[in-house]
Amino acid sequence: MTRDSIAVLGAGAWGVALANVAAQGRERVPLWAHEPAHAAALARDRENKAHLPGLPLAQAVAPVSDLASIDGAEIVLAVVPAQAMREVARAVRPHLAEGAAFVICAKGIERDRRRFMSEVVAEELPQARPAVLSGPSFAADVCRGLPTAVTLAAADEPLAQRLCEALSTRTFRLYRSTDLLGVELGGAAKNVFAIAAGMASGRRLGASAQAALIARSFAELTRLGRGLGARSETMMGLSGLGDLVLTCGSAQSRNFAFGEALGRGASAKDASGGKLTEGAFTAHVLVQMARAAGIEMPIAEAVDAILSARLSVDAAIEALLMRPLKAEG
Ligand SMILES: NC(=O)C1=CN([C@@H]2O[C@H](COP(=O)(O)OP(=O)(O)OC[C@H]3O[C@@H](n4cnc5c(N)ncnc54)[C@H](OP(=O)(O)O)[C@@H]3O)[C@@H](O)[C@H]2O)C=CC1
Ligand SMILES: O=C(CO)COP(=O)(O)O
Repeated sequence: MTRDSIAVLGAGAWGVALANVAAQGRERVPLWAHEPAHAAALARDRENKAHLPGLPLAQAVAPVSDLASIDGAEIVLAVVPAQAMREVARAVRPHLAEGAAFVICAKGIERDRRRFMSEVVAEELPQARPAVLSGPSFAADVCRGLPTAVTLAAADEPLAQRLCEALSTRTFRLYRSTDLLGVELGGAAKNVFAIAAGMASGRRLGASAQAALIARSFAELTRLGRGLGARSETMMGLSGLGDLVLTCGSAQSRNFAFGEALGRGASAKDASGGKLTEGAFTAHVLVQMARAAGIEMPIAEAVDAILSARLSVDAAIEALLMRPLKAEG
């Protein structure tokens, strides 16, 4: 049986990890980098020294910088930062085959136009069949072949099944879903909550506070999910609770580490250490979406207020603790 051809857009940590997954059982997987110099360095070094040092590219991965290299791919994995998704999708339009699967692997919400990634793709790539891959998965773990399970959602269930079959390996296990919105919402929101969890850690609030923060973040996620029409099973699954627990509980997460640095007193400008922290871009738009839907998200609101310098970390903690007592839910 011939396997679906796969191309990967975005050659950062997650793009490399997914290209390595796709390379299993395939002869060639184009990995597109937007900077020709970056593609050349990847081809020379056979690793991404900046984002995933020490973890080599699989032999079948072919770094490229021209989008024509993805012509004819049956499955395209879009692994660029969320705020770059529209620009990349627009550039890809002349190269994407009619009916090709376009799998969104970024975790974020478009800040300027307040759009989910699937909406961006629907607007820019009408010929694509959109899907979302999301769940608890650090790129380095996947590259090392450690066991990982994520969710793959497409509105069309047979497509979701086909994509799960095309991408699953012995150690990278995909579960299918048709709840596209629920899956992308979990991936985008957990980054914001991970910043809050990191701040609590940086302020040394203790393990009990960490657990409370995760549970209350999950309550916010499920409230918003319900309000926007996502399924509760999705919120309970890998892309919801699973990724929330991973990202809020590990300094390996860039979002958590960013929050931790803020909690220790670093400025928002310095805290990321130059790394991509999607939650910092998503916090404000997430809060705007929640407000528009009449849904309370005090933890996400606190992160947004801190990032926009309207509140200090200590004042935010105080405000969260002093909220009126209420029934759990
Ligand atoms: N790392 C992980 O473990 C996981 C990441 N994700 C998600 O995947 C997405 C990508 O993250 P990740 O790969 O880790 O991030 P990295 O910072 O490792 O890489 C981002 C890549 O995108 C490139 N890039 C930046 N701007 C553009 C642009 N305008 N057009 C095209 N490419 C661009 C960067 O190139 P350059 O360096 O040249 O600027 C870089 O190669 C994020 O949404 C993240 O949340 C999801 C699951 C796991
Ligand atoms: O999405 C991730 C794990 O599932 C990676 O998280 P960070 O972007 O916070 O590193």
